[in-house]
Amino acid sequence: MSDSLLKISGLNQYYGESHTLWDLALEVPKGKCTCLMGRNGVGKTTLLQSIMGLLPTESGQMVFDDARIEGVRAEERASLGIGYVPQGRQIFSLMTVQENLEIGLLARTDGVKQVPEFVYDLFPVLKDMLKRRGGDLSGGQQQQLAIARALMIDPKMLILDEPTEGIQPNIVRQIGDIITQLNEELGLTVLLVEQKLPFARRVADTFCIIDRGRSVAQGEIAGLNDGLIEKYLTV
Ligand SMILES: Nc1ncnc2c1ncn2[C@@H]1O[C@H](COP(=O)(O)OP(=O)(O)OP(=O)(O)O)[C@@H](O)[C@H]1O
Repeated sequence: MSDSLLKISGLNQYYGESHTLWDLALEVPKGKCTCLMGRNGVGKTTLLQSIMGLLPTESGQMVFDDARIEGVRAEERASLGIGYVPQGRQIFSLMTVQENLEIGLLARTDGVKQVPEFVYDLFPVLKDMLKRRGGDLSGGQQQQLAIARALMIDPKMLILDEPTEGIQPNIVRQIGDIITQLNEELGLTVLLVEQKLPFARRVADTFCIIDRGRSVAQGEIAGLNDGLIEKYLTV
């Protein structure tokens, strides 16, 4: 693979004495959607949090947009153009939709204080609910709000941790369409953790499988064959 927006190599991470990520390697091709897969507890969220600088790492290289980022503080990584939608969404339930969006704007370095109009084009439902509290939204609407908030910094890459978790099947399709639209129409590079195979196949161009803290297989999504699924993904 060439022309990566994010390239990670030799990444090691510990929780105390517990060695969780082992010499991990990952390439996220520019303009593509990459799906990170693996069974529960293999280290997918740990990897995403390490990319965002939310966890200290022991060793390894992380290159984003041709610059090393492993020494960059978490607050600054967002400003470099990495938008993050954490697992469980983590929107502020007592704040209004508008306030949730405005908090996302704080990470911008160009002084823009208005929610960009394209966000409302993508998520018309949010425009209708600006004064509602985040906690009053449905799960699918909260996921849209979490994605919209991550877009406030106009990122180059969007990272999503299990965006379909706990969301009704008909809304899952809608979330998939939004991710595809961001990727294909707005040119955003996407890295997502996803356990649902049909969803991964629908939205992703490339995959990376993690097993016990190591990256064990990577390539075009069409190459995600039954052997790999059986060995690394079937529970
Ligand atoms: N804060 C923490 N302190 C200690 N160990 C942790 C911590 N967070 C996660 N772990 C452990 O690190 C390993 C990797 O966890 P992680 O959440 O990254 O896996 P995952 O692949 O994202 O799993 P899931 O699909 O369940 O979200 C697990 O064994 C987990 O128990």
